[in-house]
Amino acid sequence: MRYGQRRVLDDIRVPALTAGSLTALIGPNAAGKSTLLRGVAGLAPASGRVLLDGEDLARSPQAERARRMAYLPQTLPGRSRLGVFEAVLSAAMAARPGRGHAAAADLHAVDAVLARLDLTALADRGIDALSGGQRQRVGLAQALVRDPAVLLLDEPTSALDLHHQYRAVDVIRRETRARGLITLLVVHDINLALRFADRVLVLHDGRLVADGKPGAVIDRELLARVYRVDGEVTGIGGRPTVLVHGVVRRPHSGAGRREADAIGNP
Ligand SMILES: Nc1ncnc2c1ncn2[C@@H]1O[C@H](COP(=O)(O)OP(=O)(O)OP(=O)(O)O)[C@@H](O)[C@H]1O
Repeated sequence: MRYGQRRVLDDIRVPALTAGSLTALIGPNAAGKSTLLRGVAGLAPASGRVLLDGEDLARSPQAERARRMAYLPQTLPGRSRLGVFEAVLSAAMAARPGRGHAAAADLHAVDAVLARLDLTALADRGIDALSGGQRQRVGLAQALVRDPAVLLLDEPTSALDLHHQYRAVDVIRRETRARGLITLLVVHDINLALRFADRVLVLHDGRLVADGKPGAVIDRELLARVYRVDGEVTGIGGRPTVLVHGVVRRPHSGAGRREADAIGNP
């Protein structure tokens, strides 16, 4: 994929993503994660194919693509005069065109997603009067309520506090499993990827450099080579956790702690 003359992604072949599984798309800044997601969503020029049940979504009409995919961009939802409930209900209705008015099932679906994302108390509040993290949760609620086959989420936790980060990714994983969604989640917090993802794809400099189960892919060597940190994956409380000792100033210089600058020490 290119922006003008600049090639941003090399020919990337993502082996089939499984329905009901959560795939985290990780990698450093400017690796090409958002570009890949936008390409899959049909929002950036891409020459490839996006196959769903044998049908090339990249070539299907925009309305059909919008019906089957929900895409949440990295930017927070814009300010709007709508109330929270109204905004999420409009997303549900937009995903099911041809239905004149909201059915009881639509209202129930909105109530349910608001509760899962801790938004019930804000249901009547105007979007304009929300904090950044609250607005981000409304955006996620809008994506989930569309009940798509493919869910594309670009850093949906970037503005969230710890409680809501874990709660949101847990909801994303539960919905993915319960509804058999194909979910691609861009996330910077590698511990969230380790904890929740069924699979990780690692992008680096526009190339897919690793693909597999999080525990198998994320290791000391990858942390040094791709993220330029001296870190290790330890089992804190029985859960794999990345612990960062320092930053590696020179790329590809190895993972040894002596070659890294320790950070956070007094
Ligand atoms: N609209 C654009 N026009 C030109 N270049 C762009 C555009 N959007 C992104 N790029 C460039 O494409 C490359 C990949 O950007 P992209 O946003 O896909 O990275 P990313 O992995 O999502 O990064 P981040 O983690 O910082 O969000 C970067 O070098 C960026 O500068």
